[in-house]
Amino acid sequence: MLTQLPRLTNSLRDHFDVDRAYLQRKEILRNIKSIRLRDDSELARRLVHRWDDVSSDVRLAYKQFLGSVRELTDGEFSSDEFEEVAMFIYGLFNVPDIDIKRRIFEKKGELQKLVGYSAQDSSLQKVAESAHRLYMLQRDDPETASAWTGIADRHCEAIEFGSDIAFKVPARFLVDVPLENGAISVVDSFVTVIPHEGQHLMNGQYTLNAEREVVSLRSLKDACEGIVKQGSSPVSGDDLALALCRLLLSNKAGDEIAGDLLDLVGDGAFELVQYLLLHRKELVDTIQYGLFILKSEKMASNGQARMPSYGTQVTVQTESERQMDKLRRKEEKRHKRGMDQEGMQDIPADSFASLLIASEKKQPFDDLIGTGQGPNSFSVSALPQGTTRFHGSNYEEVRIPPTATAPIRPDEKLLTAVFIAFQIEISELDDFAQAAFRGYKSLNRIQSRIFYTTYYSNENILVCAPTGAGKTNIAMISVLHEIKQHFRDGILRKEFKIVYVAPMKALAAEVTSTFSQRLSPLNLVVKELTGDMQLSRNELEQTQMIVTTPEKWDVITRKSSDMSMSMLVKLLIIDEVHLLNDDRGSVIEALVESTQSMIRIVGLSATLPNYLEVAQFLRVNAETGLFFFDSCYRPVPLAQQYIGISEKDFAKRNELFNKICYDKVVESVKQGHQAMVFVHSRKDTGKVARMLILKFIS
Ligand SMILES: Nc1ncnc2c1ncn2[C@@H]1O[C@H](COP(=O)(O)OP(=O)(O)OP(=O)(O)O)[C@@H](O)[C@H]1O
Repeated sequence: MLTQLPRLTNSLRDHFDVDRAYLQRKEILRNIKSIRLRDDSELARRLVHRWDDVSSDVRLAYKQFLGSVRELTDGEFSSDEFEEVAMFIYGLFNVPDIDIKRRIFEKKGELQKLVGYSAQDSSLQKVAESAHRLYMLQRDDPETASAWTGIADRHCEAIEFGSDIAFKVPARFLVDVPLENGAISVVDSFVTVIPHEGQHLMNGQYTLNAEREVVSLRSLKDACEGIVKQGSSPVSGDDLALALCRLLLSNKAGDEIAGDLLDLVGDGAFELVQYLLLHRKELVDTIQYGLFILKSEKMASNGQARMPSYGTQVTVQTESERQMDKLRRKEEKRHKRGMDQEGMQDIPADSFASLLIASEKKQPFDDLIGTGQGPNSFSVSALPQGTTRFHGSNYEEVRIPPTATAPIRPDEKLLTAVFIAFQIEISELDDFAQAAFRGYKSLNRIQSRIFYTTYYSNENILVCAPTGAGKTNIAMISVLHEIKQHFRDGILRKEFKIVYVAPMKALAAEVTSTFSQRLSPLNLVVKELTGDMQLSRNELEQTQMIVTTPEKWDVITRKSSDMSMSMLVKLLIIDEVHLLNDDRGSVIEALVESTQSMIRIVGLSATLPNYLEVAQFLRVNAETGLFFFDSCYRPVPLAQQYIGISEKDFAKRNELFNKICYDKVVESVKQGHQAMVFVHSRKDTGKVARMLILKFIS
C-alpha cells in the first residue's frame, strides 16, 4: 500500500511549466491591451496638435487611423511598439498632395520591415489613406490652423530631404588580414578584451606582443598619453583617445578615416593608425560595450530619480533665460544631427576615463560564463565551460557549446551475448519485434541501455531523457514486451489492452498513427480515444492499444460498467510526464492510484531535476527501473546560442532581429546543418518565414 504519495503537482512544479507560462503570457497581453487604451490619449497628443480643441472630424479621423494601424499590426504589438508604428506610418503620409499608391510602393519595404512581410496590400492602402486624411483634416481644421506652421515645420524636419535615397553603407573595415594561404579573412570572432599589463603602445609606437595581442581601451589611452608627452598633440591624452574613438565608431571606411586619424595623432604615430585600423572591430566592440554599460547605469539612475524626493531643487528662470535654454538645446540637437550625417557617433561619455572604466566593467553574468562544472553537473549557478559571450552593436550573444558525449561505461558494453557492443542491432530482436522496427538498423545508445529491463522484465520504469532521444521507441519496446507475453504456440492472443496516455490530443493523434502503422504487421488495432475521437463499446473491445489523454482515461476508468475493460489493461504508458503538472497532476495521481499493482507502468519524461520523486510516485524501483540520461546522451549534440537585443527603437530592433535571424540560419545551412526558428505565435511564424524567403531571394 502506498502512503504519502508525493503530489505530482509538487514534484514537477520546479520544472519549466508550459501551462503557467502560457497563462502568464495571456495575462501580460491583457495588461498590454489595457495599457494601450490608457495611452491612446498620449499618442493622440503626439499625432494631433491641440488634441483637446480639435473638431470631432479630426478625432474621428484619428480613431480611424488607429483602427487601421491596429488592423495592420494584427493586435500583436506592445503599446510602445504600437505607438512607434503609428508615428512612423503617420510620418510617411503627412505630406500634402502626394500620390498615396506611389508612396506605398516606395515605402513598402520599410513598412514590411516594421510590421512584417505578411502585411496585406489592402491594409497598407487603408492605413496610408487614413494617415493622410488625418493630416489633411488637421491642416484644414480652423482650431489647429493657427499652429499649423509649427506642425508643418516639425513634419518637414521629420522627413529629411533625400532621406529616401537608397545608398550603400561603405565597407566598415578597410584592413583585411591576409591569411597564410592568401585568402582574406574578415575577422568575426570575439576578442575578449582584458587589460594586460606590460603590453602597451609606448610613446605612440605600438609594440607588438607576438605571443598574445590584447586590444583594449587602456592600451589606446597609454598610446595617447605617450603622444601627448612627446608634445605632438595640443589636447590631453583622454581627449585625444575620445576623439579617436569617435572616428573609429563612424560609418566611414578605413581609408576615409585614416587621414583624420593621422591628423589627430601626428605623422610620427603612423604605426598607431595602422594598429587602430587593423584592430578596429575589436576596439569598436569594446567601445560599444562601454557605451552599453554607461547607458544601463544612466537608465538605472534615472529610474531612481523618479522616486519621490524631498527638498527637490527648484530653478526659477526668467522668460529670456528660458528662451536661451531652448536655443541652447536646439543648438545641441543640430550639432548631434550634423555628427550623425557625417557618420560620426556621439559618445555620451563626458570623459574617456568613464568610458574606459565602463569598458572594463564586468557584469554579474560574466562570472557565470564558462565557469560551470563539467557536463554531468546539475549546477545551475554557472553556464557550462566553453560558454562565450559576445557584445555586438545593440545586441548580446551567449554561446553555449554542445555538451561532450558521455564516454561509454563498462556496463554498456556487455549488452549482447554474441559480441561486445553498446548498440543493439534490430536483427538481434525476436522476429515479431523486428516487424515493428522496420526501417531501423539498430537501437540507439539510450534505447540499448534500457532494452534488457524493458523487454525482458515487467519492472515499472521511468525514463528521463532529452528531447529527440527516441523515447517513442522506448515505449515501443515496452509494447513489444507486452505482446510477447500473449503468444501461445506461436499465435498471438489479443485478450489484453495497452493504454498510452499522451498529454495533448494532437500528440495522441500522432502516436496513434505511428503505432497503428508500425504494429499493423502484427494485426494489432491501435485507436485514439479523446474528446475528438469517441469509440463505441464494440470498437473498444476490438482495440488492443488505446491512445488517450489523462482526463479521458480517468472518466473511462471511473465508469463502473467499464471495469471489465480496465481489468484487461496490462501496460500503462504515460508520455511526457513533465507536462502533466499542476491541475492535471491530480488526474494522473488518481489514474496511477486506481491502477492495479499488476499493471506495468512506463513513464517517459524530459530530464527532470526531481526524477527520484517522480519515480517514487510512479511506483518505480529507483535501483532497477529508473533511467536518467542527461544532455551528454543526446544522439545529436546540441549547441545553443542566446541573443538578447537591447535596441530600444522598435523599427531598428525589428530590422536587427531579422538580420540576426537570417545570418544565423545562413550560417547553419552553410555548415551543412538544418535550421529551425522558434517564434512566439503562429502569425510570427508566417512573418519570419516570409522575411527569410525574401532575404534569400534578394
Ligand atoms: N534507433 C533509432 N535509429 C534511428 N533513428 C531513431 C532511432 N530511434 C529514434 N530515432 C529517430 O529519432 C527522432 C526522435 O525520436 P522521438 O520523437 O521518439 O524522440 P523523443 O525522445 O520522443 O523526443 P521528444 O521528447 O521531442 O518527443 C525520430 O525522428 C526517430 O525516428
